[in-house]
Amino acid sequence: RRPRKYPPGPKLLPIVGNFLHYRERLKALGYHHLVWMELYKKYGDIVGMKLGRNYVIGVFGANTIREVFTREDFDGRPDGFFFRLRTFGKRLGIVFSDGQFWQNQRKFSLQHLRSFGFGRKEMEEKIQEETRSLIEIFKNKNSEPIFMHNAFDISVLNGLWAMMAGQRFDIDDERLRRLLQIIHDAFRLVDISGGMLNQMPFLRYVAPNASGYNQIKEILERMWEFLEETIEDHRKMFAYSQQPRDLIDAFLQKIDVKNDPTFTDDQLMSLCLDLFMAGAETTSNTMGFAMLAMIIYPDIQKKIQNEMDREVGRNRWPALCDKIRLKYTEAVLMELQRRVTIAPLGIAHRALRDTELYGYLIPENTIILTNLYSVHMDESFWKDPYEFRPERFLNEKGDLTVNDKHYIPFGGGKRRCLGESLGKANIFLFFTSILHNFNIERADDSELKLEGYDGVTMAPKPFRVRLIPRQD
Ligand code: HEM
Repeated sequence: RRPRKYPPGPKLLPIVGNFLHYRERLKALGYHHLVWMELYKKYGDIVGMKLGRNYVIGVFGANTIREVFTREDFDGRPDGFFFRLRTFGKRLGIVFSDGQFWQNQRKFSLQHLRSFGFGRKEMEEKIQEETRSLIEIFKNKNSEPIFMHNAFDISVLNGLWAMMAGQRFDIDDERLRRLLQIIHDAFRLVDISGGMLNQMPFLRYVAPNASGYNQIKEILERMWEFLEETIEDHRKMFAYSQQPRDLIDAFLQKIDVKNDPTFTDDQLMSLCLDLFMAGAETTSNTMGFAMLAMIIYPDIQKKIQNEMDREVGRNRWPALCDKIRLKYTEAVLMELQRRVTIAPLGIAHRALRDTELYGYLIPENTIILTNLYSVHMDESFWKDPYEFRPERFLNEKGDLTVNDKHYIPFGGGKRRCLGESLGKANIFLFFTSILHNFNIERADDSELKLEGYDGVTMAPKPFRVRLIPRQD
């Protein structure tokens, strides 16, 4: 039975709740966010479901989602078997922790990432070095077709890893490439509500393969092994009297001082894992889609290059300070992030206590899925949301206009994306550097659509392009 005043939704069955209905619709529609969109059309802005033993509500539309983002009652993150799997059975990390622990870890991470360059000129310089080496590699391909859906994986990670681990990976590093590929796979394997494993943890015994348990475990083991080596190297190299060189050093120093028992070896691993996963996948996938958009819309590509030639010129590469003048280019990147909505269901929140949302009762521990896609595709606001039309972000004078309530690719409120400035800088610098150096042409005849694989984040399907050097 539904709890009294619980939001409306499909009929509940014993034990499984709405699980069977959900699976059946997922099979038919192919994407988690579309299953929720179907429920939104039927039941309204707040939809109440029960998946296995978890109460899960879907929240839709700009106003309702803003309400969730701005209320402390909804600042929690779900707990449970699936969410603890990556953190040694404990509640650790930064993405899926909450309360005072999360606040301290978020503050610590931001403070130290900033001191190692995050959001500052050093970060831009690091990214620029990465754009240069990637473009060098692209040039050496002599306009041969190149796979683009994952071409940015390592370069994008390098910006983050410089601040976290003071390390940079070779763009051809085979081991890391494989690791990033399994992370892509992991993001496709799970869904943000915790999926079957959180709803029915016993499945790991009865169906270890079908429930995804074995695959997730294997991916995690490879990640742990990789991070353990990195942390171990830091432990050996870093004498505590020295100045920390990166976030891992700063954390090791904090463990050593022993004035805060929440700074543990397990938490260091979990924090690295969370930042690595959140930082690599989202940005790299956005770049993949950006390249795809450029071959689907060659006229838009040309317009961006014209703007760059006019505002930056051909004698130097674009930099972040050019952003304010590259208005059309910015509008294209915003339109891309709107149209694709890389994280269509955001990251699940949790009700910290029994509370109300627009008159409905939301029981403590309910998982809340903020359907960012519903905001970005709201017809009453955008009019033609399926069209790729960058001009919607420009006013008559050609200046950028952003409506913060209707454009929320990084979420909002206290749980807003921690890596936004890094993600944006990476996307802007890689995108503009590529278009500064190359014309992007399609290499295959297959039909191209701005649609990706389903998962926690949307991921572009494999596609190839030719990068033809532009004449000076
Ligand atoms: C295009 C790039 C990116 C997009 C679209 C994106 C999007 C998001 C979204 C939608 C959320 C959830 C907000 C919520 O809970 O309501 C989030 C959270 C988060 N993101 Fe990003 N993100 C991006 C890049 C990054 C990068 C580069 C990092 C690396 C530092 C990062 C780290 C995080 C973390 C740690 C959280 C969890 C914050 C918390 O729970 O307090 N993200 N991101």
